[in-house]
Amino acid sequence: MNQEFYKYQGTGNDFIMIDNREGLFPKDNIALIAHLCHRRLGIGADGLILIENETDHDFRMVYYNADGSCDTMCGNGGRCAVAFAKALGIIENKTTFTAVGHVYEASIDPENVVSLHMMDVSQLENRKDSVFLNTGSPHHVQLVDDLEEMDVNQEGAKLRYGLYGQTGSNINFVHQEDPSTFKVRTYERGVEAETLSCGTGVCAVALAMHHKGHTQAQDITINTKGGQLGVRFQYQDDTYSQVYLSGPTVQVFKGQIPC
Ligand SMILES: N[C@@H](CCC[C@H](N)C(=O)O)C(=O)O
Repeated sequence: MNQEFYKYQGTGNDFIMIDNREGLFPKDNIALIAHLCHRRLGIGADGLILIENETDHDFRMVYYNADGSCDTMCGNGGRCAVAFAKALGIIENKTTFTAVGHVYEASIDPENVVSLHMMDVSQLENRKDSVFLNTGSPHHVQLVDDLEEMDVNQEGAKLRYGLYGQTGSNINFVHQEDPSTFKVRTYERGVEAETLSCGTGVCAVALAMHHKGHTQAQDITINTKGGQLGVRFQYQDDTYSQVYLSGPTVQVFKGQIPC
């Protein structure tokens, strides 16, 4: 039997997507997942996503980083999962689904732009020159002067291990372009390299920049290497709520894994 897969990308964060509603994918085989995501030995991706059946909601998203680790939300992956669920005929233009035990709600327009309602955030930890927060996955957010020139792989790895130890954090380096626009480069834990975009990362940047007073805007544009994302939110009683991550999704190709 061959395993059918699809490749999706959301602002350059790319994912292998598998319809696992029949439960046949060997989801405990971490070595296989890492192999499939390997850019030379496998299909190549920042992560692998399974779409599974879920009680009371349209589907369950199971997300693995490229190294096979699996315990966090992926914002761009969630947006791509919504586009994949639409392509599979599971949903039309609105959905609720689950991921890592949370319920997410999203909408998709005819051009496959997906707007995903992310979780509320009330804990933002100020650190020296940075903010640490969890938007579904853990993020370090730091403004830098030389975003274009910096070696994100080297500086990101230093902070990911040096400041946050083995558990680690994703690391976002930020440059402010105008009062409501930021440019972001992210070192992703689990990929252990810079990716072209990170959805939970850009949400973390928008909230952290508002928290630090660098912007008063609650509708923020984020430019990543892979494209543009929007993050809008409300802020009341020390809590960020109604956090929406919006941007394009693309089905790149489909194929079969011989097994
Ligand atoms: N690319 C993702 C973030 C994935 C989670 C992260 N690598 C982690 O392990 O925390 C996104 O778009 O949010």
